[in-house]
Amino acid sequence: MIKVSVVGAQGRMGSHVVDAVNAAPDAELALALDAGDDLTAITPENTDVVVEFTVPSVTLDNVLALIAQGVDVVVGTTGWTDDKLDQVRAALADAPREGQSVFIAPNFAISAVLADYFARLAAPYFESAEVIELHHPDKVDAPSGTAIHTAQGIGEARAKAGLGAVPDNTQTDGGSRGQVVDGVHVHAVRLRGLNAHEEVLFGNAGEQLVIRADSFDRGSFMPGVLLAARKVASGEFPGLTVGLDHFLDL
Ligand SMILES: NC(=O)C1=CN([C@@H]2O[C@H](COP(=O)(O)OP(=O)(O)OC[C@H]3O[C@@H](n4cnc5c(N)ncnc54)[C@H](O)[C@@H]3O)[C@@H](O)[C@H]2O)C=CC1
Ligand SMILES: O=C(O)C1=N[C@H](C(=O)O)C[C@H](O)C1
Repeated sequence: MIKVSVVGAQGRMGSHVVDAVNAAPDAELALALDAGDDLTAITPENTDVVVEFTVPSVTLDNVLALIAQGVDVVVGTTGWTDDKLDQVRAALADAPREGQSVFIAPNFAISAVLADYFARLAAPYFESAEVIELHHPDKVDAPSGTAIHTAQGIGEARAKAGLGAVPDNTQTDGGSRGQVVDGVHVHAVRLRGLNAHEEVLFGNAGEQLVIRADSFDRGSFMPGVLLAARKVASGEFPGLTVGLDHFLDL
């Protein structure tokens, strides 16, 4: 049995993770902690893997504390930058236990992971590319971590293919053209009734490709969370791994 502790356990995602762990045949819930609880209660004796779904402003500190306590961590919280990822790598290099793992996923839903993957494949073949993400209005960050990751992948694939800047003759912009991530415009919609959705638009003269992923329910993230917990607990992924695609045979 994999002993799983959940940090952010009272949140929208954390509470689903608690239910998913309780329902999994090969996992058992160790501790369920939220804001104000003492993270040092989590130890290698009571926990194999911590699943962390909190808020972007606290996740780095939580992950660094958990690494220092000798446990592996699966992180779904957004807000990760290259600098923060480097801090995690440095902490893992000094970790108390040999082969410790941290796994961070911008998105655990298979539809979103594949959309991100397909966007990277399509990117070299189109002159224009834009990302639109659409979410529930309780989300605190914009654009979504997934949209940033998708835009970064498109930007990298375009650069590798020798493509220049996307065509755009906008002369005035009050913000309507979105946030530019690695040369790709990213737009965020917040609408009651939505959960988590992403659309990637690619254009050439006379043609368009649209890649869209819709997560209608938070249950859609749970198979990915459990897969990540199992992979991390296997001990086969020491160090920092970013993205569920690393655990899929793509
Ligand atoms: N990777 C993925 O597939 C997904 C990622 N997310 C991300 O997960 C994060 C959480 O999303 P939601 O659950 O919707 O947010 P939420 O606001 O419902 O839950 C966050 C929880 O963290 C708790 N918290 C805040 N500070 C804490 C601390 N210092 N220690 C422990 N707990 C603390 C809050 O009290 C709350 O219960 C967001 O960054 C969101 O973008 C959300 C859905 C899927
Ligand atoms: O806050 C959410 O809900 C989600 N957050 C993640 C993100 O920012 O990409 C993943 C998913 O889109 C749901």
